[in-house]
Amino acid sequence: MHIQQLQLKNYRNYDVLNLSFDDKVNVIIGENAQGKTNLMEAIYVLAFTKSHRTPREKELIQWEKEYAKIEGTITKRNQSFPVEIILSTKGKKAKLNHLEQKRLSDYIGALNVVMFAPEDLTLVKGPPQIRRRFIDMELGQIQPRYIYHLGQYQKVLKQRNHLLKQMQRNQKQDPAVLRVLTEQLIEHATTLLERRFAFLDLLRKWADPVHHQISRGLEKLEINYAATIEVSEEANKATIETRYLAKFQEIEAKEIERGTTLIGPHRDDLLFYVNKRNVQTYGSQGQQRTTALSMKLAEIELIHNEVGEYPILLLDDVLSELDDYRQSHLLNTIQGKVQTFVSTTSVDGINHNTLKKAELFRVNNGKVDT
Ligand SMILES: Nc1ncnc2c1ncn2[C@@H]1O[C@H](COP(=O)(O)OP(=O)(O)OP(=O)(O)O)[C@@H](O)[C@H]1O
Repeated sequence: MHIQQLQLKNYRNYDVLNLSFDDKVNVIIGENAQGKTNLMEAIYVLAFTKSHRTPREKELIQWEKEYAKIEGTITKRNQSFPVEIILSTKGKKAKLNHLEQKRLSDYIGALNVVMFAPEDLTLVKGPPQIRRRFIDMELGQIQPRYIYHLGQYQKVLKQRNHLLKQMQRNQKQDPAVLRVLTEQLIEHATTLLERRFAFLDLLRKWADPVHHQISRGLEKLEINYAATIEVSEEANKATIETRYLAKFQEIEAKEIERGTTLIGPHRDDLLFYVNKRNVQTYGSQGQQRTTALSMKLAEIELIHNEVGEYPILLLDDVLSELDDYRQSHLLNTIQGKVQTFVSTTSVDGINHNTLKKAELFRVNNGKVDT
C-alpha cells in the first residue's frame, strides 16, 4: 500500500501543506526543528489516530488554532480512497471514504504504518511500557478488535484501581464490588493475553530468520512473553481465567494495601534472548540495535503476510544511527516493495542506491520544496 497525497492544515508548524509522494522512497531533508518529524508524525497519526511521541493531542494542533486536519489518499489493493483525521479541542474525528467512523477501532487498519525512530532503539533496553506499547500498536493495526478489548480492559482497570485506592484509605467499600470488577478485568485480561500469545507466535516466525540474517548467521533470537501469572502460551481461555482468579485471590490483601492492581497485561513484558542470553541484561549495544531492527523488519513482513500488502515505512532520523551493514540490510530489504519515508538532516554518509533514486523534499520552517 502507499500514500499518494498528504494534506495538512494547522498541523504543528504546518499552516497548509499539500504533497504528492513517490510510491518508493521519499527523503525528507532539513535542518533541526524545521518540521521533518512533524511530517512523519502526521502520516503516523493518519494510521493510528494518535501520535508516537505524545499522548497529548492538543500539542498536534498549531499554536493558537482551534483544530488540525490531516488528509491522505491511500492506495491499497489497487484502489484509492481518502482518509482524514480532524483533531480539535473538543475531540477527534476519523473519516474513511468521507464517512466518520464511530469507533476509532473501525478506522485503524485502513492504513498500515511501521515507524522506526531513534527511540525504537530502546525497544530492547528501555522500560517495559515501551515493549507493551509495541505489542499493542502493532497487534492493534492488524487486528483492530484488539484495540476495542484493550480499551475495555483499561476502563475496568481504572475503576478497579479507584476502588482499591478507596479501600486502601479505609473508606467503607463493599468487597462484592471488588469481586465483580475483578471478574470483568479477568475476562478482558484473558482476551488480551490470548491475542498477544497468538501475535507473538507470528512475530517469532518472522523475527527469527531476519535476526539470523542481520547477524550474519551468528545469532539466534528468541522472544519470550513474561506474564504476571504462570501460564503457558498454549493454555486455553479457561486455564488463563483460572490462573488469574487464583492469583487475584492470593494477592487481594496486598492490592488493597498498595491501592492498585498488581497483575495483568498492563504489567507484562517481553524478554529477548540472543543465543540463550538475555539481551536486555547481557547484550552489547550492537546486539540490542540488531534486535530492535529485527523486530521492525519482522513487523513489515508480518503485516504483509496478514494484510496482503506491505505497510508504509517511516524511518525518522534513524538511518544515521545504524552502521553501514545494518543500514544496507534495511534498505536492501525494503527496496522496491515498501513505500518508505526517510527523514534526515543530511544525506552524507547514506550511500545506498535506493536513496540516490529517491524523491527529495526539503523542509524549511513548516514549508516544503520538492
Ligand atoms: N503545535 C505546534 N504549533 C506550531 N509549531 C509547533 C508545534 N509543535 C511543534 N512545533 C514546532 O515544530 C518544530 C519541530 O519540528 P520537528 O519536530 O518536525 O523537527 P525536525 O525537523 O524533525 O528536527 P530534528 O532534526 O531536530 O528532529 C519546532 O520548531 C517546534 O517549535
